[in-house]
Amino acid sequence: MIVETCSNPPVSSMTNNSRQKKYFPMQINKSMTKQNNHSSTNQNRTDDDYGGGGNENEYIEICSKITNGDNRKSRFNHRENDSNRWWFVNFIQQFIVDPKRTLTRSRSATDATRFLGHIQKRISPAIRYDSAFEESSSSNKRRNNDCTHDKLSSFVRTRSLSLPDDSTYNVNHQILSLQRRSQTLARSSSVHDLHPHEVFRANELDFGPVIGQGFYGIARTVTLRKTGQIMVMKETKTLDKEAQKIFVKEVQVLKRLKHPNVLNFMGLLLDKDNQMCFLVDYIAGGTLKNVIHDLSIPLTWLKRLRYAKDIAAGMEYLHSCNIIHRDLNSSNCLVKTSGQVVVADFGLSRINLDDDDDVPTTMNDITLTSSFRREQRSTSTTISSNGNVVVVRPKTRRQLLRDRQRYTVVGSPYWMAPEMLKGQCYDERVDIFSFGIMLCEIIGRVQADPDYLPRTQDFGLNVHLFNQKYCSKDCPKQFIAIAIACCDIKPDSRPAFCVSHPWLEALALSVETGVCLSSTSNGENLS
Ligand SMILES: Nc1ncnc2c1ncn2[C@@H]1O[C@H](COP(=O)(O)OP(=O)(O)OP(=O)(O)O)[C@@H](O)[C@H]1O
Repeated sequence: MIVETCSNPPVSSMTNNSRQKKYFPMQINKSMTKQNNHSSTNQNRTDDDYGGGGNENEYIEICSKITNGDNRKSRFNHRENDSNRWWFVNFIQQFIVDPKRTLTRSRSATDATRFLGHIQKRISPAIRYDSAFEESSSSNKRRNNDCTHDKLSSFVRTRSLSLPDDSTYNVNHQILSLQRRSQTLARSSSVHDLHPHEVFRANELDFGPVIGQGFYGIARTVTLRKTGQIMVMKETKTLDKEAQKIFVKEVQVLKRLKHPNVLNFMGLLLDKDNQMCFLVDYIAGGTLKNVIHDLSIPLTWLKRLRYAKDIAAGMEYLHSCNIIHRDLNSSNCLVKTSGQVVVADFGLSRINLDDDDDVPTTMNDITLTSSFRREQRSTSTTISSNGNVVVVRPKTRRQLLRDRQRYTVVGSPYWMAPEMLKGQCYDERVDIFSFGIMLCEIIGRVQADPDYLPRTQDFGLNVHLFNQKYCSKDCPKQFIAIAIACCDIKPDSRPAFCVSHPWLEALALSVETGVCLSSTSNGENLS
């Protein structure tokens, strides 16, 4: 049984409160909680605005349950053979209770309490369904899975979306199209020279209403009097050190970035208490999560493919700048009224600027470095024995050394990559997994919550159930295949954004024009 085999955390010498403080430093900050409650009543915010919800008492109660070994044991002992709670238990035990690991973001802790809520209240129907299915047809499933996996991996390896079945032509075309892509990207990046970020003064701005709250900050609209431009001002809720650190990190990352699919940083504002606020573009369409789950909004496949393509483009750019987002999810992507999606919320991202041979110091450097890397990637297309095109992404010496380090476990658990959930070393490919979960949300208009989106025991996607329950017949097969490939448990098998972005672009074009892409698009390799 999972509980018995996991080592017990050294919690006995700690009081409940000190334990909670140690593992959830922000969550039980009284002043912050008060502030939350206060603003919650005043501003009609939902639990979701806090990234998970739950009041303080409920939270403390759940925390003490998590950290109380006896309680935990008695709660789980009578269900020793029930494997349905495997990953909740595993997650909570390893990451919430293990002092060697840290969750630097309380939101993760809050989400974890929701995980625990699942255990306490009910066994996930999706997972129950999964295990029933496994019991009744395990051999069938294995056969199906193997079969699907083979077909999918062949799709992952093949970028020949629109070509006749001629490998030489395929390869040339692929190389050409990759080069074209690389040039387009380099061009599109270079047009965005680093504009001077302003430090705004309060008397230049008209302050509008609060439009939302995250765990650490408040977002409100402001209008620049001079031009009438509407922006969003993000301010910290408290003077808490951790909140400030997250804010500084977000500014550090944002100010380096300039891409049509990444939230645009406008500048800084120091308020009268010298508390830092920063200004970003106002994105009027709201979060992608709201759009996906508001079933009154019709979403064509073309629209959904464009959402996916936009996120992939933003993430490709981010990874080319050596930034791991680490909290990519549908709440952190915003939809413009034009339908374009931008990736936002970089408070938890990780910038790797430690390679002194190619440290980008200005936007132009970033542009050069990233286009250089794209060139590198584009020229490293090789052919596998079966004639498929394999895109190999070479890494610099420093990148290789730096990659797959044991970074902190941060983010939102539903979107978190298995390697991060398991506390293993990880790299930028954790973002690809999160993207995969988002693609599932987009395809099935399903919540990432494992109560709805079926998952497997090893934290992956339950491909069979996902297909069965959430993929309608009219969904382009390649769209599903890309989602599944991104959710692969093995990071090596996930397509990099520089690969999935052109795939999605081609698919969107195909759906828009009605021109069939290739034999793959006819489903020959997939069904
Ligand atoms: N640039 C923006 N344009 C329009 N709305 C925004 C913008 N930035 C934030 N919002 C709205 O404000 C809400 C709160 O944003 P904020 O970035 O503070 O927190 P979050 O991303 O929801 O949560 P967390 O920071 O905990 O991940 C968002 O959910 C979104 O609805």
